Amino acid sequence: MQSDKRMVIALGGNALGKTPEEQLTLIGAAAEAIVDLMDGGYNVTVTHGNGPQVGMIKVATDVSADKGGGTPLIPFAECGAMSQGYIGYHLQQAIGRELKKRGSDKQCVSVVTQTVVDVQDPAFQNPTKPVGAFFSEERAKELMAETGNTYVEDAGRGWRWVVPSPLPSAIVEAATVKTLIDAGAVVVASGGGGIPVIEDGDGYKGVAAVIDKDRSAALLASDIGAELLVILTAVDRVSLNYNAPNQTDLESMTVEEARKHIDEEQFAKGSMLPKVEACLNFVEGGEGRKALITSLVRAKDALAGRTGTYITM
Ligand SMILES: Nc1ncnc2c1ncn2[C@@H]1O[C@H](COP(=O)(O)OP(=O)(O)O)[C@@H](O)[C@H]1O
Ligand SMILES: NC(=O)OP(=O)(O)O
Repeated sequence: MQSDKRMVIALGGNALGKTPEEQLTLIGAAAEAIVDLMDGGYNVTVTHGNGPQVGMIKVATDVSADKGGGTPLIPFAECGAMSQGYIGYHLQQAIGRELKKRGSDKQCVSVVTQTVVDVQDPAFQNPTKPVGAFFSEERAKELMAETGNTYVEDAGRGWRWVVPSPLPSAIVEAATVKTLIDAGAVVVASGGGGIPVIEDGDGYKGVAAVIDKDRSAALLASDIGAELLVILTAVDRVSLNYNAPNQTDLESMTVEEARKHIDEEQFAKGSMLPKVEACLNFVEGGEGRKALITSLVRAKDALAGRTGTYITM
């Protein structure tokens, strides 16, 4: 399985579930798909979302602090760090087990990763990233009044708290991640898009935000010299006229075609658009790069060209 070809896989929310038990089970299946992709001759680096998890951790610690449970108020960035540890721990167990099952002596390791954002990013004034659980409109409005947080309706699935989602500009631990990959490890990095930090003197300071994991995955893929960025989500292919009677699923699109589809508003803002934009950033950033958007369950088939949407120059 040792290889110089590199792939970054970004795992979507359906690979993680909502509770620790569900997460452990679903990550078991995700680990199989991830290690299957290594059979394609790739050295794999994994990143993942954290919206439900970081919201869960923040709300749980806030409630405990409010109710005198002895918990101090935990800042949002620290909750992001906890979510990386929690999800990384499950991925290490599941991928480690899968590697062993297939006779590989590779190790899976998670790196607590910080991602630099710009303190002037307008996203800080306009929260858009849904985190935590789904609520009814009535309960969301009560929570808005109680907490001062913003809640919005999330794609017909219920109401959710939204936090700022600034653009990632650099991954602080990128060189260390690369060293670990060079040493043969399967690295989990930049989880939840990375803990958002701003430059502060000669170091960094955490800020309350959640970075889009697909955008950070594109940056990570560039930093480690990957040829392929794979975004695993709930659909096998990107579509035109999604969910309409004339839906067309795309086998591939060039950067130019993707831009045309973006101008025609074919990709929903909070879901497919950032994925396609992340792919464009990656593919345009270097020669010979490709990106693939597909589902976790069809990942192996997509790598073999039987499904998925490939984005190329
Ligand atoms: N044009 C489109 N083609 C395919 N899926 C789309 C499109 N526009 C919106 N979507 C939706 O985007 C979802 C993926 O975004 P999201 O749920 O945010 O991803 P994840 O949580 O897996 O990172 C798909 O499952 C689909 O419901
Ligand atoms: N950080 C992030 O993009 O998380 P989700 O994929 O869970 O929204």
